[in-house]
Amino acid sequence: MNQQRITRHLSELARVAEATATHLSDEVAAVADLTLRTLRRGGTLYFCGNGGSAADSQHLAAEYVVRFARDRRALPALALTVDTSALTAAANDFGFDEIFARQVAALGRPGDLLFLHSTSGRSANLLRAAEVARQAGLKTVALLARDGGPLKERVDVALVVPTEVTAHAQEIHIALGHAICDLVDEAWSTPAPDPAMVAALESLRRMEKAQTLWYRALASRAEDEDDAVLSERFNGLHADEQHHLSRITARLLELEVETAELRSVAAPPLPGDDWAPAVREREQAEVAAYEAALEGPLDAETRAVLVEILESERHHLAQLGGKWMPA
Ligand SMILES: O=C(CO)[C@@H](O)[C@H](O)[C@H](O)[C@H](O)COP(=O)(O)O
Ligand SMILES: [Zn+2]
Repeated sequence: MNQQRITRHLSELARVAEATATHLSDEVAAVADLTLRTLRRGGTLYFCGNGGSAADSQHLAAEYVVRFARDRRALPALALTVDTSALTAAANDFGFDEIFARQVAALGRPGDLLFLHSTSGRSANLLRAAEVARQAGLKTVALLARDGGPLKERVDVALVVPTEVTAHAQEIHIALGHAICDLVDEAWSTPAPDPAMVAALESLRRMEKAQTLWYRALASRAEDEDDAVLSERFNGLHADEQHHLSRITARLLELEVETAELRSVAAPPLPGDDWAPAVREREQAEVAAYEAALEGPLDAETRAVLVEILESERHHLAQLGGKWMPA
């Protein structure tokens, strides 16, 4: 009899776990991604919940601060369920609904991430915490169940576990918390790219951005002057430089590096009608910049990208024309 109840509990948990894997894996991966991006940018993870979910909050924060399955650097995470002085003062002075919201207001910074665990999605203190987090510029993720409750609508991402049973919701929440930790750990065990390489790539991006603006301005000037041949030539160069910029940007994104804003890069001054020496000079500078970058520390894939771009830049220099990029 007893065994039957136990088996039924576990079988039902397995069924909920299967359904969660089927329906929520993509969202969970997206949350792991968001968690990783938050940490890489220097953000902090916060966790909150009531009862069993308070325990989940502490449990998961500890995985980040200490470790999950592998050694890696200490990561900033805090459960908002642990400071009895803050919790009792907030409850006593402002009301129980404020116990997490007050701490979010005190500690949360834009770019931080708040996890809210709730089996009902109806706990007033979590609804308030989500509201204050949003006002303070934090991202919010809720781990929920049933219909998700009103909390579902008040967070950036809601992971709604398909079960009506509180215990199973909590059991799956902790499993999802572990799965997210595991993905973060794995990403963290691949070494961060060399900062010197990242700086070199960012400097090449700025140079390419200036080139794209310059050639676009030259192409439109040629169009204004009804010189179709010349405008085609500058458009070809513009297309190549744009492609170079995209490839370097894509490489940085592959390396999970936040790329720098290029809005401040201005178009260099345009040459007079005798444009060829100016184009040659700038292309020469590009060739030299890529050659210098290839002398620096690069991983093999980044090197391969820069070698291809350098080849295209050498064509630009020799031909003063574009469309030399391998597809
Ligand atoms: O652990 C359990 C039930 O398994 C309880 O302590 C449970 O967490 C508490 O009733 C919470 O207050 C429920 O809050 P919520 O999940 O509805 O937000
Ligand atoms: Zn070029």
